[in-house]
Amino acid sequence: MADERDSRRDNSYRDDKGRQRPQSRRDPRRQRSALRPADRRRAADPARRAAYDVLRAVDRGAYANLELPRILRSAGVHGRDAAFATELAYGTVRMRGLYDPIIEIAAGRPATEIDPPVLDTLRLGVHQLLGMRVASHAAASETVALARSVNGAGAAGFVNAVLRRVSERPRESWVAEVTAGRDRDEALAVEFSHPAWEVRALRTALLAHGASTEESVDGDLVRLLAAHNDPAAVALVARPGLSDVAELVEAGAEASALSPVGARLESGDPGAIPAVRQTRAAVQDEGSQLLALALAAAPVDPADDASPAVGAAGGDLDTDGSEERWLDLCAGPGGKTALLAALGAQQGAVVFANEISEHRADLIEQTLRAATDAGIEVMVGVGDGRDLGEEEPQAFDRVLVDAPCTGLGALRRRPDARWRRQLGDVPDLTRLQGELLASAVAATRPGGLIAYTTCSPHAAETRVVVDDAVRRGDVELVDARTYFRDAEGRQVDGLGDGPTVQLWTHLHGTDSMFLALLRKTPPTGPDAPTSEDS
Ligand SMILES: C[S@@+](CC[C@H](N)C(=O)[O-])C[C@H]1O[C@@H](n2cnc3c(N)ncnc32)[C@H](O)[C@@H]1O
Repeated sequence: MADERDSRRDNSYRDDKGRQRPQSRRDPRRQRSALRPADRRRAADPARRAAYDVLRAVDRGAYANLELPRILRSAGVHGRDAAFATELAYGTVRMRGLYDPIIEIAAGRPATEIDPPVLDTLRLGVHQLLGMRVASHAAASETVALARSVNGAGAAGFVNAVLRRVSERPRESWVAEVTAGRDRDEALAVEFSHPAWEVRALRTALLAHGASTEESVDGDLVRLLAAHNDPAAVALVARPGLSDVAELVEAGAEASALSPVGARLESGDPGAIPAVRQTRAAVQDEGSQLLALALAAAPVDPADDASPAVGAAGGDLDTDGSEERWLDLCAGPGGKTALLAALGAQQGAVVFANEISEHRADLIEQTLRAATDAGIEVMVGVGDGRDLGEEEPQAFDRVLVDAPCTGLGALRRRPDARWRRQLGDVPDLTRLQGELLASAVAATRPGGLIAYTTCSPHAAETRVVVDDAVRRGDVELVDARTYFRDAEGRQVDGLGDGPTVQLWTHLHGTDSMFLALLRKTPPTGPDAPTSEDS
């Protein structure tokens, strides 16, 4: 039967309510709405609107994990709706590196030529279609309703047309199309939604740390990238002497198999746990827990008169000389300081925390509230850690350098983290890391230990920085693997070739943290003290 619209002689047609509409409205090149009129008028659902607001804020430079709770609160979105908004917002931010090329094909124009607020709406729609278990018609109609309320009626038609095209094919078919013709790492970058330089750096890191061979690296890299897209359970630490794992289990968490002081919370708000609210426990990656435990557990050589850890400091940093002195050189916001303070209190050590940012130093004080209330004293100072070695030479028995880094090992935690760093950031960071480590070495007494750590496995930020420090002299590497003990007291598996340790998100379920343990060697040469001097 011929389409009756073809036989109309005038330049108009009637819509389904019988109203006259101009011909241009039914141009066959235009996509007809997949929606019933009732759907077209529907107001935006508050959870989707909240997710949209998060995306807009992230585009303006905000952090998704800080914006989301604020937006949910002010929109009054709770419970299952809040969980939906979280999955939608975080998943979309994470996966936009895959979604944008798909949108470009479906829209027939580059993403840069789409108005950014409309692009964000499209990304949300594509995530519902290809990344969540939302029925296609609901994903499309709800996203078009959102577009109408936030982007305007014209944009809503465009969003409807693009989403219709996206919904016509399954995810695998889109992935095959948008990765075709790209080199291996660029294809992985698109499929797993990472900047390509990060994929290349992670490939090099897997090889550099001995986690992969040339044969296994492709598969390992895929597992690592996929793990970054898999939201993590919340990891909790029970600060020793202030809380314990049993208290966290009682509150609904599951004891960690990896960290003797850790637990995992699969669902629920960690802030609702009294021990967390009171800072006796906290949210902390199990990798961070393990490396603080390792620094506390590794033996230092006994201090002798020729290598005291006291005397040089003076002022605020004086202790009575009977306790070990531990320094956290880059401490803000204090997660590791708090664990070290709790461990130090049990081992007769006093902890000093240094941080360059005043705001982050204030956060350290907040993190330490329960420790302070329990009488554990931590001295917090604000200053450039690069100066401390000169100001406090040989003043400490153990020094932690938790260096500012690209954060390439913590991409799973923060959905926007992968998009924040640039390849060009690496040289400045590695210079700073080298200077901080040199300062830490100067601040450590002979026989004392330095823990150099990053939440990045990038070879330039880890192996290269440490190799340079060893080459400069005054330190030797200790096999850090010995001190990585799981909840059963066994050495943790898969730590690499040693003597440094590299944890991996896809192997350990932690951030991909790096640790080098370095022992300060006694001075040698003509000025070195001899036994006759004492
Ligand atoms: C990786 S974060 C430390 C995280 C902390 N250890 C924790 O567990 O909560 C690195 C910190 O180093 C600080 N920082 C950056 N440059 C610094 C410098 N030159 N001296 C001291 N701290 C610095 C940053 O402000 C940031 O707080």
